[in-house]
Amino acid sequence: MTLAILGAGAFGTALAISISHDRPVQLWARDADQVADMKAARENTLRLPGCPFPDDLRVIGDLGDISGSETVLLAIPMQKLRDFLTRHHDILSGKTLVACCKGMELGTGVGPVSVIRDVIPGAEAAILTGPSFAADIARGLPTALTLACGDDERGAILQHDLSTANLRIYRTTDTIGAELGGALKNVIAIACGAVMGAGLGESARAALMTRGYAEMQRLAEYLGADPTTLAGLSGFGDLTLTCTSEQSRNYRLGRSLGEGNSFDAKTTVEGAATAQAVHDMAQDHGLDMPITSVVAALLENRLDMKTAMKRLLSRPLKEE
Ligand SMILES: NC(=O)c1ccc[n+]([C@@H]2O[C@H](COP(=O)([O-])OP(=O)(O)OC[C@H]3O[C@@H](n4cnc5c(N)ncnc54)[C@H](O)[C@@H]3O)[C@@H](O)[C@H]2O)c1
Ligand SMILES: O=P(O)(O)OC[C@H](O)CO
Repeated sequence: MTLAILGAGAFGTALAISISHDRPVQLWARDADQVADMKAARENTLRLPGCPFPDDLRVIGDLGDISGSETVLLAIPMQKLRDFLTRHHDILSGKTLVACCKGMELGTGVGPVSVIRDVIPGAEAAILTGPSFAADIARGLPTALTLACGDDERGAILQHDLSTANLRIYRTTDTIGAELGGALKNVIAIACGAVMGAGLGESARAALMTRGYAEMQRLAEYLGADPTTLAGLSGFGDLTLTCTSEQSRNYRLGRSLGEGNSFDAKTTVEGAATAQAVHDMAQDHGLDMPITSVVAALLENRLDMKTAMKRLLSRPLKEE
């Protein structure tokens, strides 16, 4: 079975490298120059330099080439997903579509699985998420992820097909819990980066991670997710990785805010739009999401750093 991965950013490329050690993979990029460059160099010099492509990784620039692939991984940013699916509806209909992005959509507040189901009801929707840096996966370092699919039989097939010697995949049918964990941990990571950038120390970060986790659980419970999903790789696991690693773009954006430095606006930082999307949704539903709201306000310059830090770290005393 050939697998197609759409989106040749860091993550799509890393998955393609890892999985193509075991089975043929087509890696699609939208940009013709990037396609030509990857074909010639046999690596993604733009997004993941220094990670050579295995022989069974085929670079493609024509989406028509994926017609024989039953399973398609979507590794493009969350806020671009709806438009992408709408434009390519016909070729993707009837396939199993696995979202590899992390975030909630601005305007609707829903995650990638919901967007897939909404735009392409004729597809089976799943999500692959969890603690993993593209560079680690591409280098063959051990990684564990969560695969969530509402149809458990299909989920078991995906779990088997996508696992490799170094990529261990656990599965669940709780797609909402998996979506929320991956999306919300990025927002908390921005807050943690800001606290560290402002020099407030590791104890403050631990407090924020813990209260951030409580905030994640609160929204997840409200939306009907299983709390054990949030306690797993896609929630607690990814929260831990992203809030503590300089490799994380979300963490680094937060750190820049805390230091008062600028940040490259072209970098993919899913937590920024997600903070706003979740803040809006929480307001609509009357939910208390204090950390998310502070991050959204900070990113929109509605709050200065000093006031933001005060709000994050001086919440009213209450029971844990
Ligand atoms: N990089 C990681 O370590 C990592 C790990 C796990 C999950 N993710 C998730 O994977 C997703 C993608 O992140 P990334 O790191 O690959 O980002 P990236 O910035 O490296 O790449 C994004 C890719 O999406 C493509 N793209 C953007 N808009 C598009 C559109 N409208 N149509 C088609 N392609 C489009 C770009 O050309 C680019 O190749 C994010 O949701 C991220 O949270 C990333
Ligand atoms: O670089 P980030 O912040 O997008 O994090 C990458 C992954 O989501 C970590 O699991």
